[in-house]
Amino acid sequence: MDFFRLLSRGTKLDNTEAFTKNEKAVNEEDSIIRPLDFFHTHSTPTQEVREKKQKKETEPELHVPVIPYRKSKITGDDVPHPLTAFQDLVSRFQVSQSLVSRIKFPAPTQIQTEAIPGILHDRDILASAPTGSGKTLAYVLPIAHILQKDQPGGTSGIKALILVPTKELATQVLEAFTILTRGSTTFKVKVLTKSLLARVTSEAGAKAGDVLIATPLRLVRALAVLDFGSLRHLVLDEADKLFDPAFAPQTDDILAHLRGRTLQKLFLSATLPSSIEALALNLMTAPLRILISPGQAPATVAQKLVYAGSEAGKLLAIRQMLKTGELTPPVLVFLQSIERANALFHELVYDGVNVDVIHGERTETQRRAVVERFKKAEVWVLICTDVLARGIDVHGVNLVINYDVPQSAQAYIHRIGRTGRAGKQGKAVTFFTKDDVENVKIVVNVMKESGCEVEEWMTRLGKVDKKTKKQLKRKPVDRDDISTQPKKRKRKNLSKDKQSTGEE
Ligand SMILES: Nc1ncnc2c1ncn2[C@@H]1O[C@H](COP(=O)(O)OP(=O)(O)OP(=O)(O)O)[C@@H](O)[C@H]1O
Repeated sequence: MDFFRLLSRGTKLDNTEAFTKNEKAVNEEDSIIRPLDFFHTHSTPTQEVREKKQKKETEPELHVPVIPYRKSKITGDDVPHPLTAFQDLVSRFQVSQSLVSRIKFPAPTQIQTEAIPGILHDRDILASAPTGSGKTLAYVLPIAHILQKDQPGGTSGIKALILVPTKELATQVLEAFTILTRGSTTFKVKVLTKSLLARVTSEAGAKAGDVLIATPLRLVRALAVLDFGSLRHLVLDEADKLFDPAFAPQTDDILAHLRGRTLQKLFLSATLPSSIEALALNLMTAPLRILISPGQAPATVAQKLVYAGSEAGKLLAIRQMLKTGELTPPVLVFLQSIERANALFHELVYDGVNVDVIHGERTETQRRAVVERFKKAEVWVLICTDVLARGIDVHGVNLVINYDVPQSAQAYIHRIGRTGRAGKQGKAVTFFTKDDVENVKIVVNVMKESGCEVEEWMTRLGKVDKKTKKQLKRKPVDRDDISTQPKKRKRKNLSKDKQSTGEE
């Protein structure tokens, strides 16, 4: 059966209809809302929907995981015993009680039980564990202990270098160190900001800290002037992203610059495709390979696919969610480009939504301010590109909306992993249209792999071949414009946009 006939079966969705006005959309609720009313909470249901709703009320609202995660696999020579409790660190590794007492969690997560002893035994580590499973503390804690132990007799200079793909993640890793070591003056942790880059390149003797956290693009510009003579630990957080075409030239330059030094290498990510795993293992010595549900989305995220028919259908769906209160903040909404993120931002601003937007064309200061406001719940709906897909840990994100289907399984896993973190429950909704025939299969496969109960039509979708996967990753789907605004208002908003995003 034709794929899209299959998808829209039993609905009155009219794909050819272009919804250009809100009024029209609202008047034609019945024809479009039914397939989009995925939480079944629409306020004015038709008789049929009402009956369905009554039936549904006794059933779970979203898909629940029905199969257990794949087993973890820890391989390597002499695998150290896992940690059973944080307190073990004191007796087993002589970690100071003051450091351990700063950990506010009752017990280590699985990645922490395996990785922390490995790092303290000075092993190279390749680790994959689900989003939100505590990978940051798994390396920050042992590095903090080693540096505290080595000080003050230790040499000056950078001892640990942590590479991350985004500025936001760099700030977050700095915060993780600060929480653990607040008040301790034994070592300094710094992010390679624009001003630090300027200082280290222009002032002789300017210090880059004992721990330097950097994005590859900025670090390559400072390689020649930084002193790596004391470097002992190299961490690649979101390792697969750092070998992505966007970062690979700089990451390669950095690795080449550090070649020949004896370093402990720690590569971590929720997704480590086999090509990256092979590349990483090649750089390591007697590594420990810690794979915990590799490449899977966490069971704590209820995943849902929603057929929106067209771009207008997506906009209508999000407006409907706002109207019915289904969009419980904080919410992250991912789009495939800066242009589309800005366009949706203007649509929602016009609707009076407490919304902001973040992407690579906003200034560093704006980006920092937006994330802060989102964390403080001053912004309820944050529209973003994949710049926020990796690593960002915002407490209690309720819902992730993939307004545009992501271009790879990895991107999907990381995006939806912004919710359902640290054991909390979350929801992820992915809108798709007739333009998404191939990439929707990728999402369905992740759903199946993650143990999500999937609908019958999804079980009949095949897999995407390697070549198509590569093409999808390289080039986003061509989509119609988001905006339904009359041209005059659109122009006015565009000029406002330039002011608010700092674009030229
Ligand atoms: N042992 C623990 N128990 C409970 N919560 C923890 C524990 N360790 C860390 N956390 C919390 O879990 C959340 C997610 O941790 P973290 O950001 O390190 O996840 P991650 O595995 O790096 O995720 P991602 O792959 O998305 O980067 C954080 O808020 C962190 O403070």
